[in-house]
Amino acid sequence: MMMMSELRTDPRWAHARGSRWFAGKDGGAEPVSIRPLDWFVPPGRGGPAVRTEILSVAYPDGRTEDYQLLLSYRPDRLAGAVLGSGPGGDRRWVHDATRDPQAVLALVDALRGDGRGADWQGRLAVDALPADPRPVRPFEGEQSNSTVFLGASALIKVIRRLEPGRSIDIELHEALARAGVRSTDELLGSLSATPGGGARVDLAMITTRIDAARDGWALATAEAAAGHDFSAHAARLGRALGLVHAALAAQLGTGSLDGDAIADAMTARLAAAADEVPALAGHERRVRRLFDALRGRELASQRIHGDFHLGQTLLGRDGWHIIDFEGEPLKSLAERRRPDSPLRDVAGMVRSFGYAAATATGLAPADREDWELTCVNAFVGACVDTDEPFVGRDDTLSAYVADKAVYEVLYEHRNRPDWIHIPLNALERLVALGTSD
Ligand SMILES: Nc1ncnc2c1ncn2[C@@H]1O[C@H](COP(=O)(O)OP(=O)(O)O)[C@@H](O)[C@H]1O
Ligand SMILES: O=P(O)(O)O[C@H]1O[C@H](CO)[C@@H](O[C@H]2O[C@H](CO)[C@@H](O)[C@H](O)[C@H]2O)[C@H](O)[C@H]1O
Repeated sequence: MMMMSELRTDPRWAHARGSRWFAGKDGGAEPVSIRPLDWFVPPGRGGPAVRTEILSVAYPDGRTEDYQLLLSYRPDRLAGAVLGSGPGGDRRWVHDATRDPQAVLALVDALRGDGRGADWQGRLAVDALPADPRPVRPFEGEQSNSTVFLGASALIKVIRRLEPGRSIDIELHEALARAGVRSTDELLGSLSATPGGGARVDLAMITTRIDAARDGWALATAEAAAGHDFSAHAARLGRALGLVHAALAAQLGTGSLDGDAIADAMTARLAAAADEVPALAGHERRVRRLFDALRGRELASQRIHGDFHLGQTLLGRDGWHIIDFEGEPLKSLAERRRPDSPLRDVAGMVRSFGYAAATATGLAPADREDWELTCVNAFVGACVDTDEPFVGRDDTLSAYVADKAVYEVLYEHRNRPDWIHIPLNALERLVALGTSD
């Protein structure tokens, strides 16, 4: 067992704390341990040896988190992937395996035909992927996990923050497949482990890659910057979300939520966020009033996407696809698995149109607002079930939009402080509008 002082100078810790997927960058996280799983690809096979090592970190307030380090060990140094020399006198170099194509290919091969090791299990039909799914290329954009493309037809998503229990992304992909929903990506395989003989934890999923996809965020921001109307796309996104909601309700059931409990939860999240982000404190009282509009109401609930924004949508040859069903990365697995109002997803995309409009700095402020409003109206009109009149009154949606903006303030504070003005401005506008019906 390595001492904390040794871990602090370990290249694997330096790699983790500098990565976008590491949530604890400013929270005073300290490394506690790094525990290896059994090899996926053992040493001595002529290529890189590959395994997962689980980094546990602790925060000053006593919270702990586990992260997956997918590592490859090689005698040579692979530029762009090498982290440093191997731990404990290991003569090989340790690498980030997601940037080591040979390691990724060896891992995928180890999973084929339901591979397993002493403490891990893979599920991937032998012929689910081409024999040589190249080129292997990591996704270079902003991400909470690590996606690596396997040629033109598939990808592997390595889950970074590990929590016991099934991955929500995998669970919801399975439910959507059962319902025959085509507007997502298809689950081809998965990898899970039982570290130390304990609870099962999901490590990775392999899905189809959406053909010729354009990222919804890239497309919308380009269209916004050019001042082009995006409302037809917004309406199609609304219909795609409506289909996903209907399928999740049919497969996983529906229920109802007490508006007082939801208002209490939103108020508690606001208070916690205001403690961490001083800029929020001035808004606290008036935002709380938006949440109070939910009191005394009963809201329909079901399993939802949980973090629906433009970056979770891809425009393929056959229309819009919705990806990444794991919910908001700042929430615990238990919170993310809890049924919620579908309005949370509607609010997520409403905020995303706000973000896209905010980036169109070449447009006059009034044109930005028009662009946003046109998208929001088209989207909201299309995603609510037309057979059943829209039960969520405007102020119910406003409460969810405000709750999402509060989440975003915290998210930006921790990850992209230069963008914190975007959700703060949105909150200001929401409180100025009040709880109009
Ligand atoms: N099935 C897919 N087909 C094509 N590209 C995809 C697919 N899934 C994800 N991507 C690309 O990878 C990016 C990150 O994937 P995502 O699942 O959102 O990761 P995270 O959970 O880390 O946020 C997406 O924004 C998209 O550009
Ligand atoms: O995609 P993730 O699951 O990692 O989601 C997190 O990161 C998102 C940013 O990458 C963040 O989304 C916020 O910024 C987007 C623009 O980059 C914007 O479209 C979204 O509306 C806004 O919420 C998301 O909140 C966070 O959970």
